[in-house]
Amino acid sequence: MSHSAVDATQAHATQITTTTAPATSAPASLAQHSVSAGQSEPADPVLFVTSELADFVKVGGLGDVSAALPRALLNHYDMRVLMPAYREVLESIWPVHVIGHLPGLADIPACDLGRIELPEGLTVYVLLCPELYERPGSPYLDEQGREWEDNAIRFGRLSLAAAQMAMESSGERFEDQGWHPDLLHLHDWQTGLAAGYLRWNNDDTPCVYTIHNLAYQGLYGPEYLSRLGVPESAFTPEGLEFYDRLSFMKAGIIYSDHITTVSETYAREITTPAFGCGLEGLLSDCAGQKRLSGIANGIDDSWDPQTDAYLACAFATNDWAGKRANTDHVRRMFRLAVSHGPLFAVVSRLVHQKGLDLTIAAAESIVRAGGQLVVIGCGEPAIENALRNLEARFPGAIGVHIGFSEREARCIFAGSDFLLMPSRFEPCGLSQMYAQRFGSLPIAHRTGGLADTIEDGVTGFLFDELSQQDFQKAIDRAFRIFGCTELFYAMRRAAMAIHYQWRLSVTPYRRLYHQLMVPAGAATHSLRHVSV
Ligand SMILES: Nc1ncnc2c1ncn2[C@@H]1O[C@H](COP(=O)(O)OP(=O)(O)O[C@H]2O[C@H](CO)[C@@H](O)[C@H](O)[C@H]2O)[C@@H](O)[C@H]1O
Repeated sequence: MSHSAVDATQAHATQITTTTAPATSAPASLAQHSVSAGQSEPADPVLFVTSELADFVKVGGLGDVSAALPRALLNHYDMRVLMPAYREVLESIWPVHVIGHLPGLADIPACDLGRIELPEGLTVYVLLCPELYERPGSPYLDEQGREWEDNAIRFGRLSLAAAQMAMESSGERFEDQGWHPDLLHLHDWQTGLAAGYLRWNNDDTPCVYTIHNLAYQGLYGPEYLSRLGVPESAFTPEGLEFYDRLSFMKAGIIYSDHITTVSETYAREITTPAFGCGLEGLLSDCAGQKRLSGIANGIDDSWDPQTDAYLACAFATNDWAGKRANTDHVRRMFRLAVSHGPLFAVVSRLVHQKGLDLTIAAAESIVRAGGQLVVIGCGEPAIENALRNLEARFPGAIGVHIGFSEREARCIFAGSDFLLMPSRFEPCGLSQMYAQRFGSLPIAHRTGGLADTIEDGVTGFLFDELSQQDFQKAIDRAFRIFGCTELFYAMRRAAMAIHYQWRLSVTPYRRLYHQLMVPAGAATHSLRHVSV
């Protein structure tokens, strides 16, 4: 490893050590594959590539999924995660063992590869590249909320690393104590180029590409072709060109074997112009070839109001006094007046997608009808400011915390009566599932995963048209139900009874992985079309 990486990272709390084993060594036989704890058969090795992991840093739902899904699959696969070593990773309590070095390509710098062992047996590989990842701000934005201007290189580095770990070149391949990935599971645009790097090197390692949000595509000017080491021949409408720009998202879709998204409804929606963000034609073709499917996210077992240590008061179904104690706690957190009216909540990234403009427009009517509103989240400055103004207009009735804390979020899910989610689109949505578990009924636009996880009038409220009028009607229904205590409690019970556990998602992912990991020679790359 380079000394500069050691010097730069030694300043942090995390202990960084080197091992003698090089990351790249001679090919090993399948028999050398690692064995997951408790299993007698070698478990197939899978590399889960992500730009967020809630154990260290999360910007939104991708971080939650990256922390939960590989762990849920650990019983069946030797799942390992690859992500950048952001400052939060190096400042965490987990030691990093440097296991090797990955070469650069064009403007993508070389970097070291570290390994971290997390609880529950999850191994995480981290890219030690201080010049790209060790900075203040978020994984995607600087402290002023602007995109890092070198994001293409930063996530080109992540994508290239995934491909380098999977591919074999000149008889050499990456191995970590016998572990080498047989399949890459890529997530969102930040990892899309990985599939391209493999195919441009004639490597057919199977790739699953999961779209968590089609609206963020990773589009860069044509000059990035050479900067990222992408062959000119790939810059066509059939390749990763998207209206004269290079698209990371399109690379993931074109070069992966199978595309999943995080709900069945969103999988259908993205084949239409209204939701396809210009890629609907390509995605329709994928659907026609059975290369596109929807596998819903789950939520992990920590979402249990009886055991969650963050809550002011643990509670179970029918223990409405316990739930009420959480409501009072949230009112105190936000300096709201004592009230017997309903408490509405927003726990969200504050971005256009989430329909905060509708919520802001509905706020006054909520207050006039005797309700209160609490909001936690951060995002677009204009939305943040509009919410601050709202709080100033309705002191004691509306409370806003700009920022995010897991503890506060959980307290709000537990304390609120209703969660507002008028999302313009919602690939899956986790917040509505968290809310339901904690007895808060979501009021949501019938779209994407919201349509799949909320039963209107039973476990929440859905409205069809994304209009102020329809949203208001749903809020009015919620007020009416709140006034009919027995009905309201019945809905709460129904919402708390559903549990979208990750194990429900494990079966379709296993089927997909299994079908893609056919033995070499049994199928060609282009024939690996599966249905899940
Ligand atoms: N400002 C903030 N900072 C940090 N965390 C915050 C935050 N605001 C909210 N969160 C947390 O992030 C998660 C939000 O997840 P969602 O799935 O609801 O939306 P998101 O749009 O981020 O995810 C995208 O990916 C997920 C995962 O596939 C899909 O469910 C979803 O539809 C898609 O838009 C929750 O755990 C929430 O508490």
